[in-house]
Amino acid sequence: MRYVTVEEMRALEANSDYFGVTYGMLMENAGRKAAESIIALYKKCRVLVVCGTGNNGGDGAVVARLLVNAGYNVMVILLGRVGQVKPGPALVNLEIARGMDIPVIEAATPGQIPEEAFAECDLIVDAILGTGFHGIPREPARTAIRLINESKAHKVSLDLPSGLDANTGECVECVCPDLVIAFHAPKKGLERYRVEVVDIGIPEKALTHTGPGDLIGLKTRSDFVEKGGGGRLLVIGGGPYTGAPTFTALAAYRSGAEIVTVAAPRRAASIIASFSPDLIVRPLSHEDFIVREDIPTLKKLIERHHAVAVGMGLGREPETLAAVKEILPLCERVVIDADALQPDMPLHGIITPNVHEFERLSGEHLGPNDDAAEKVKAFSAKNGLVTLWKGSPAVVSDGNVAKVNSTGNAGMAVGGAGDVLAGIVGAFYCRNPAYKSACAAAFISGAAGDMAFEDKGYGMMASDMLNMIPYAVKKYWPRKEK
Ligand SMILES: NC(=O)C1=CN([C@@H]2O[C@H](COP(=O)(O)OP(=O)(O)OC[C@H]3O[C@@H](n4cnc5c(N)ncnc54)[C@H](O)[C@@H]3O)[C@@H](O)[C@H]2O)[C@H](O)CC1
Ligand SMILES: [K+]
Repeated sequence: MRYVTVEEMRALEANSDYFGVTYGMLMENAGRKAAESIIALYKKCRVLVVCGTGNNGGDGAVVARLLVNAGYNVMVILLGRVGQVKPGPALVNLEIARGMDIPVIEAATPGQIPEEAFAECDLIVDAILGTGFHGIPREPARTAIRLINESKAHKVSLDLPSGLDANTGECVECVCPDLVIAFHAPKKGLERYRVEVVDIGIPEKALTHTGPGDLIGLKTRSDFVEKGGGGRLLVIGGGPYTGAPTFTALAAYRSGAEIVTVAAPRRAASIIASFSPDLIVRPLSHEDFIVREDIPTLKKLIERHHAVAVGMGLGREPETLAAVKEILPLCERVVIDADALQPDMPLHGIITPNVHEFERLSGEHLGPNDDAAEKVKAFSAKNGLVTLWKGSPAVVSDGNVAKVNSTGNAGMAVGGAGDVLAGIVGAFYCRNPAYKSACAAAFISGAAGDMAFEDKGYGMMASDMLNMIPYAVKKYWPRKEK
């Protein structure tokens, strides 16, 4: 049984909401599908719906309303006060149920739970805890779970049996249902139950496109305050060009990296250092481009950083490319961009090719009628890496799945935008998995580009994108669940 993780579910729901099928619609769909299953299985009878104070409880309130509409005799026990219910769809649906004169008994403590209700019903709907549960059931949920299990009534659990931890699939004390009605996909640990999976209307686009859900679970600097601090990114670039590595480095800072070091040839290094006091710049040995003598220095720098972004503004001196070829295998987490994207390079980690660079690497010209997602997925699978293909729209793939980026605009076809993107990828990759970093970076980069375009139209520059990154992060990073 292919289960969906809690984080995947939250991402799908957030992207669904972003694409217009809102949390409230998902809850209505979930409740409706569950009620339809119950009506198909159980003739009209006395139903007790036990609701928690989260969205699982919200689902229960929808089921209660729809069963009353179908002529069932329904009573609701809310394990808490209405004032404790999660604001949003759950609270709305509980208020609707109360407004329809459905008896809703508030039980904030075990003693307030009407035990007789569990003996005087034919069917119990378990809507106490869903994917928001973790650990050991606290009171009054714990007593309610026991009363449900001791009851002779049939039991149907919504999404998962309350008390089952969907992160681990384990349960210490959980409801033993006759049926679990799982929403969208099974959760971990449901193998041992009778499960009916119902579709709750999550749009295909929530799976195939990036959205705010791709930011859920992304680790940031605040997650590492006491663990050696946030991400440390090394940018290896510069030579003929100095703007490119600067954009990458500043974008990484704007995306939450803690330390960003730029290793560049001497002349470029002094110019880059003059752009911003924020940058830690490490001049290398040669005046104009990176050479093999730099490898020992680069090796030491690589060891001192979580991730490396290499290629921006590098130039294509044969000796430079030979040096890059030698250092790439030394990088555990690497974002390979621009001039470093050569067919004979030991590519791995994340690559960020534009359309021409992808053609150079894959021999594939992706035209408007090509299925870019499939081509990029095939290339990523063949080479065992994550590709962030900078087409319009961009496509991200790890070889198994692919996502089309949902943000960005034509104004971003401006010098430096790709370097900004590489910096965002590098900052996220310091502390997150490659595919997640690339999807999140594509989304944030395009969102920052959209804000810059909104502000300056085709007069936007890559530096305008830089300034918008923190605003894009603030706008879309769902710090708290809905
Ligand atoms: N998100 C959506 O749009 C939809 C979600 N669906 C349903 O919602 C749940 C997930 O909802 P969530 O609010 O995240 O959490 P829960 O309702 O599962 O539980 C949160 C609730 O439980 C309390 N809690 C957490 N741990 C414990 C514990 N150890 N003991 C006691 N109580 C605990 C916590 O305080 C909260 O009050 C998902 O499963 C679906 O059923 C919709 O189906 C679709 C839309
Ligand atoms: K449940």
